[in-house]
Amino acid sequence: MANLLQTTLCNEIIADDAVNHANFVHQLVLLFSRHILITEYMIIIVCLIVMWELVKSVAKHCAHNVLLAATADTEQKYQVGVSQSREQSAAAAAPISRPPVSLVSLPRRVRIVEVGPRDGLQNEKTIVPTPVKIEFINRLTRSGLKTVECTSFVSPKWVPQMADHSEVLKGIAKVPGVSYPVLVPNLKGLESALAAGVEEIAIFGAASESFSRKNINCSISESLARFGAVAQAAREKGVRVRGYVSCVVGCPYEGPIAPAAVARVTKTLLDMGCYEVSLGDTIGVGTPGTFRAMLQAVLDAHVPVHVLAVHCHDTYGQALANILTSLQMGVTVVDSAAAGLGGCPYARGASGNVSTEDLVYMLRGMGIETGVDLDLLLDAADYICAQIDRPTNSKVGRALCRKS
Ligand SMILES: CC(C)(COP(=O)([O-])OP(=O)([O-])OC[C@H]1O[C@@H](n2cnc3c(N)ncnc32)[C@H](O)[C@@H]1OP(=O)([O-])[O-])[C@@H](O)C(=O)NCCC(=O)NCCSC(=O)C[C@@](C)(O)CC(=O)[O-]
Repeated sequence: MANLLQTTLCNEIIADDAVNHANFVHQLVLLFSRHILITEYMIIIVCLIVMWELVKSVAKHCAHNVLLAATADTEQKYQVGVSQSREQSAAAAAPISRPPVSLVSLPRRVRIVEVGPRDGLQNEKTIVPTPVKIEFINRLTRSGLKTVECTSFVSPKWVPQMADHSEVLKGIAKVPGVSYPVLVPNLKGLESALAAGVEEIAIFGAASESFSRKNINCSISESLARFGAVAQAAREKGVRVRGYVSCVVGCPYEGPIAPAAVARVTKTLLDMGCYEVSLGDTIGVGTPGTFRAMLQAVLDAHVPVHVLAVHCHDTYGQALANILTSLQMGVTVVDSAAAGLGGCPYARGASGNVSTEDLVYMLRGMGIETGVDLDLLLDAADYICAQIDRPTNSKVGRALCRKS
């Protein structure tokens, strides 16, 4: 009996051992296979990380090459006449070795709206002869610019320099595919512009109440009602309408302007049928910080970026920086004036617009197309500077030691 009990116990122990052994082996196999799975996953993750890093470095390399080629091309072509030494120029203009990722997302092409004949000349005290204005516009057109704002149909009592608007508009050699917008403040101006054969007008509101009153002698809401009527009448005649908002970051009378006010006026101008609205830093006080905040407010108000342009006066030397900020935010249309001429008669102290030459130089250097021939543009700028006896405000014009 005792033997039987011992044998049974032994058998159970052996059976238990076998089960334990089988369990142990099973656990071992499970652990091993899980380990293999984890290893495989890790290998896959490491491979993905390596591939992602490779793609990023190839993209950066390509963008860097484009930048290098464009910069080298621009610098090589325009280095003649630069007063500093080659080493100094190269050091100053040397492209950064690793362009920030945001450069990759810049537009391939920018449309420049040349405002020199209007914004550039409206502030000139001495009346510029009409044939000179016409020749200036024709030269600008020859440089490849596709939009040349050429005059204003405003009251000659308010802006005497633009009194010859009809003669200018009729006298220019219009090139197919080029737009020649004019400023129109009211129905009287539209009537005269239509009689002179206008195909595109620009209405001009402001985000500052005080500036609106000084510039066009009415409040913002009165001006918008007036512009609504002008826009409707123009569109009925098949005339395209562009809009301006002045004082988008600062006003000469009120100081800083709320971005929300800019967004409101912009939306109203678009609602009345403007195909594009140009945001004007009339007195050139904006910085990339304030400009970005203003643009963001406009975009947040559901204004699509493709209907926006920027118009930067260069009073504080911030225009190119503000333009670059705008490009990084998706803007692809920029206003500028040959030789950086101009200012607004109703914004005392404001200097000229960013110069078209400086803008074209910067965009070329970044590999962004404009369709503008810089040599021909410099010729047009030289021409007008010589005619009005003023030195150019363009840094590029000065660096290249042109006659102006
Ligand atoms: C809007 C007005 C006319 C209101 O000026 P008002 O005095 O209030 O107008 P009114 O209707 O009482 O008329 C007064 C006189 O002007 C005449 N008149 C009236 N309208 C016209 C006209 N279109 N063409 C010709 N004559 C006109 C009208 O016939 C009348 O003549 P009168 O009976 O005394 O002999 C006036 O304030 C004006 O012309 N302002 C324009 C100012 C201007 O051109 N500023 C510069 C452009 S804006 C700018 O540069 C900013 C921008 C766009 O570049 C963007 C940025 O940088 O921010």
